[in-house]
Parts: sequence; structure tokens; C-alpha cells
Amino acid sequence: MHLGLIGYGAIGQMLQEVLEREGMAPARLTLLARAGSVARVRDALPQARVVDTVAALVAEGPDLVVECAGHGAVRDHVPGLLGAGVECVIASIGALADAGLEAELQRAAQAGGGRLVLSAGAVGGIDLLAALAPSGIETVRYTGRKPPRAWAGSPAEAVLDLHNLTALATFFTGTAREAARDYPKNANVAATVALAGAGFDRTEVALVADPGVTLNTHEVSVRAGAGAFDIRIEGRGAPGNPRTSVATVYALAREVMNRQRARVI
Ligand SMILES: NC(=O)C1=CN([C@@H]2O[C@H](COP(=O)(O)OP(=O)(O)OC[C@H]3O[C@@H](n4cnc5c(N)ncnc54)[C@H](O)[C@@H]3O)[C@@H](O)[C@H]2O)C=CC1
Ligand SMILES: O=C([O-])CC(=O)C(=O)O
Repeated sequence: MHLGLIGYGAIGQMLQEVLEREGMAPARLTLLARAGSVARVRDALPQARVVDTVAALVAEGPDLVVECAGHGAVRDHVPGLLGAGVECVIASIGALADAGLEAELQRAAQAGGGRLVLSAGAVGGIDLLAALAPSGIETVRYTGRKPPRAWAGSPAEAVLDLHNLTALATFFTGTAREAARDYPKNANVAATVALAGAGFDRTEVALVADPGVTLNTHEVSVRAGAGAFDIRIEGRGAPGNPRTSVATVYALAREVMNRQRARVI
């Protein structure tokens, strides 16, 4: 397999390690880095080809591209890849809260034949929620709860003293669209839950900073025509980025490994 990778931060680095450990490292790896990061990534990954434009990545001819870089990378690179017929697995699902970008991705995929795969990322139950959606969704509620330091750099800082928080604080309630737009590094899961089920504007979201937890916790509560479920996931934060659950790395690794297997689950 020839894998293209956009982003070589906490997720990208661990993804590479997991694939190697599992004996499923791609035969070829091409990394799309920001112009200022090319030298750093070349040093860290001498076996990979490193490029800094989407055109150069397309020219390398990857079988699959995995994005783990952020909303801006989805906006800047993924339409071009889909338009060139390249299958893309993305982690930064919240980028689709921008209805214009969601439509652009759809158009590019249809025109070019590339398929856009939304990774389940840090959350679980996406398979069942997406399966139940055609039976009619009554309600979907998502609560994202993280230790205070995982909300650093987000708008939570404006309303909470994250360093001195002594009790849990629900600092955001609203729609998945608002959550994904305002918390681009923390609420991609809210977007994934929304797109699997009731949509961005009917998925209710609460975001919580909780000094009593050490793990990133995701709770999803679904009421649908064919059934209902409540699920709670506790994910360890990545060493290089506490707001990112390590489970996200494994969800992306699963996508890559499934494309190299005769039987997938
Ligand atoms: N779906 C999910 O459950 C989750 C999704 N995410 C998404 O994954 C993203 C990455 O997460 P981490 O690896 O923890 O972040 P990180 O900040 O550790 O790494 C991001 C890397 O991407 C690079 N990058 C940023 N913009 C780029 C661009 N336009 N082109 C190429 N490279 C670019 C940065 O230089 C950095 O090396 C998050 O910003 C978030 O959008 C993160 C956690 C969970
Ligand atoms: O990794 C997590 O726990 C979830 C996350 O950051 C996101 O949804 O963007």
C-alpha cells in the first residue's frame, strides 16, 4: 500500500508507530507537511517522501490518504484529493460543520470519484448510530468531558479558570454545529456523532471540564425508532496532546489496516 499522510503531530507520529508495531506499515509513505515543517518531518521520517503541496501528493499516486492535521488541512487539501479520485480518511470531522465546505467535499468526491471516509475517531457506537438512522432518530445527545488542561487554548478559557478549577463545569451547551465550529480541536467527535445520526443542528452537545477525571470521556445517548443505546468511552490522552484521545490513533490505524486485509471488521 502507498499511504499519504497529512499531519505528523501527536496522532500522525503514533499512527506510524502502531502500523509498524502491527506489521502493517505501508510499503510507501508520502507525507504532506506545511512548508515550514518539511525539514523537521524529513529528519523524523527518512523513509518517507515529504511534500508540501496537495498537487505533489496527488502526483505521487497514494492509494489512500489519512488526514490528522486539523480543520484547515481538510479545507485546503481534501477537496483536491477527492477531486483527483483519491480516497481520504479524515479525523478532523468538525470541519464539515461549515456547510459550504461540506458541499464542496461532496461535489469533489462526486466529480473525481474519491471517497470521503469519516473515521469514528475517539468515539464508539458510530456503527450502530449510523445503522439506526434510517429507522428515524428521536434524540441524540453527546457529552464530552475532559480534564481542565485538555481545554487549554479553547474558548473555555474565557469563562473558566482552568488551572484552579475545583468542581466540574459545563461551559458549553448547544448544537453539534456550534460545538464543532467553536472547539475545532476538541469537538470533532460531536461532529461525527451528528453526521452519523440526527445531523449537525439536531444533535445536542454538552462540553465539560472536570478536575475529577484523568481520561477524556465521551457519552452518547441515542433514541431511535429501531432501538436506543447509551455508551460511555474513557480514552487516555495522547502523551504529546492531552486533548487528543489515543483511541483516535487506533481508529485511523484500523482504517489503514482494513485496506490491507481480506477480512475486515
Ligand atoms: N475525530 C476525533 O476523534 C479526533 C480528531 N482530531 C483531529 O485531529 C487533528 C490532529 O490532532 P493531533 O495530532 O492531536 O494534533 P497536533 O497538533 O499534535 O498535530 C497536528 C499536526 O498537523 C500539522 N498540520 C496542521 N495543519 C496542517 C496543514 N494544513 N497541512 C499539513 N500539516 C498540517 C501540524 O503542523 C502538526 O504537526 C486535530 O486538530 C483534530 O482536528 C483529534 C482528536 C480526536
Ligand atoms: O480525542 C478526543 O477525545 C476527542 C477530540 O479531541 C475531538 O473530538 O476533537
